[in-house]
Amino acid sequence: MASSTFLSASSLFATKHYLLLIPPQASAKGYTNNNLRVSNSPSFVLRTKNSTHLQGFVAMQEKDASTLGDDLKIKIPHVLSVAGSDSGAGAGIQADLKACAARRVYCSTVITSVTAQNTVGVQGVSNVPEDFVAEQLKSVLSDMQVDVVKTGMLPSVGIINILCKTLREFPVQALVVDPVMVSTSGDVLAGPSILSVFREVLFPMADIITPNLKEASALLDGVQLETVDDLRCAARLLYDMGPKNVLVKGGDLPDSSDAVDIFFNGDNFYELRSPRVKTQNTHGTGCSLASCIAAELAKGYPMVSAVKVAKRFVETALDYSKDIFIGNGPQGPFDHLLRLKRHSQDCHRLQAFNSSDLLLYAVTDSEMNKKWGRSITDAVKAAIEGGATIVQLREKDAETQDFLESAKACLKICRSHGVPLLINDRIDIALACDADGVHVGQSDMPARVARTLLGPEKIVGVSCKTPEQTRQAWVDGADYIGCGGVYPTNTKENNITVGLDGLKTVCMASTLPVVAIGGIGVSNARTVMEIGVPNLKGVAVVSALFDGECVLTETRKLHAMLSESNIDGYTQKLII
Ligand SMILES: Cc1ncc(COP(=O)(O)OP(=O)(O)O)c(N)n1
Ligand SMILES: Cc1nc(C(=O)O)sc1CCOP(=O)(O)O
Ligand SMILES: [Mg+2]
Repeated sequence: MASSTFLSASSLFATKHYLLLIPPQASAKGYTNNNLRVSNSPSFVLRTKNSTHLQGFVAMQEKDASTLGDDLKIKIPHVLSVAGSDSGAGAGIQADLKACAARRVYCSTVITSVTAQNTVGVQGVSNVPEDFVAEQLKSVLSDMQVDVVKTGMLPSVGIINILCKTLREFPVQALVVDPVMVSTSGDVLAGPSILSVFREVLFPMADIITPNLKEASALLDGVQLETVDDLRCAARLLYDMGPKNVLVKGGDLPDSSDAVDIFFNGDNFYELRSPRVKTQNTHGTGCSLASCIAAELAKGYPMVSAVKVAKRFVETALDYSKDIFIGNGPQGPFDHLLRLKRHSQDCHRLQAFNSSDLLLYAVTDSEMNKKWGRSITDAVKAAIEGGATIVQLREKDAETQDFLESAKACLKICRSHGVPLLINDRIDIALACDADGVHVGQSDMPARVARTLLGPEKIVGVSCKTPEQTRQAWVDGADYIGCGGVYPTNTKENNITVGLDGLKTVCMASTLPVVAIGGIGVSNARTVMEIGVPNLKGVAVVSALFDGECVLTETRKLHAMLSESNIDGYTQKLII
């Protein structure tokens, strides 16, 4: 093991940079949190509670990872993509990596050719020397446990022969062959010289081949393919060349409003039909489909299921991406991870979370709004106009659908004022409306699970009443802590009051910013904020803002009080 240092568990915890979650199987084998060895070796097999806190180091017991039992290692499904690079990243190796990542499968790569390519077309091609393709193949296959090999652009007979020879030496579970010949822009990526080696050498080793109409036609000496029946005939003829399964993609069939693919496994034909997605962003669909099939096979799914899931995945991604704009050419890339649109300016919070956002934290209450005859959106609008710096929707009795609709409407209001909107308890609602984050309590969804589900950029707040809970919140990746009840409250039943002393204790123990909650209003907010601890950043308030006739007036009063008092020098955030 490379340079290693012994640290006791307590010093590890004290740094707050390294923490191991020892899994039950490991504990049973005697691995504990004591006497951990920290090294810069990358071969880490134990799961961490929050890997972002490892900061490039790995931690393990005194033994090297390789000496741990196999049952402690997590086998990751692995696809090796042997394909060309697309500089525009819509197709080729880049599409394969994205497709596998989206399907949660590891993808290694052997690059056969480097293309200068964009959404207009292919401007240049430089094939990788055959010896170097062989070297890449050997590097990956001799070391990593590859489950499935997926091929894309194989630009020369020599490269195909090297691949087949290497696969005989390092057999894998399945071989998926996308017989790439022509790019979506019509540029030739592999000439006719490779047709015979495809047919005679590669296809007999393949578990599935996935030609499109043009490729199927070229492989069948230029036969015209114009109808679904033609696809069936082509699938059978291609099957006779030796692959175990054939998927002929009919995306280019004329006069069809559906995308029809024909799958043939030697016994049965399956007609896979779905409405054609109207979009120009189809560059890389073939590569991605084949990679998804490979990914599902790597997970252990049978072939027909793999093909169906892959087709559904590509359709979903095409539909999601139909109006995105990347490049000026006729065929743009699509978004495998279904995330790019979220960054468009009108629907995404532009700033990162800032602890000064906690200064005047408005928490809604459906009962109070009902009682005063106002909608949640009116309540939120008034609170923001009055100076609320962050809003939490705490709608305990709302029906899910109503809650989601209100959350979407409130989000619009909050976004237009640059105020973050969090959802109480309901991670599903936060995900569905793309809220800025969530607030969870000790008996809600654990903060580390919320963090995993929401991703690194969302805000996660956790209720804490003790220093131990506070430390855990930090480890779990929370952004702030809500501490209370500072005073008794009628808003939350059976709530334990921790008082100003409890608040102070939590603040002192916390490395995260803290917002105080429980029974706070204009009469006591100053006392709370003056306890003199730097981590206390604001007050979270329900009834003082919402249990009255005019939310705007009440919020303004509290905002003025917080703004006027020179609280502690840390927490000033004057808005409006
Ligand atoms: C800012 C803030 N702090 C604490 C809480 C309380 O959360 P929780 O303990 O989960 O209780 P409920 O609000 O779910 O009843 C909060 N909501 N906000
Ligand atoms: C939602 C909530 N959480 C609390 C905690 O102590 O964690 S106290 C509380 C209710 C706060 O309402 P009001 O401002 O009306 O007292
Ligand atoms: Mg809760």
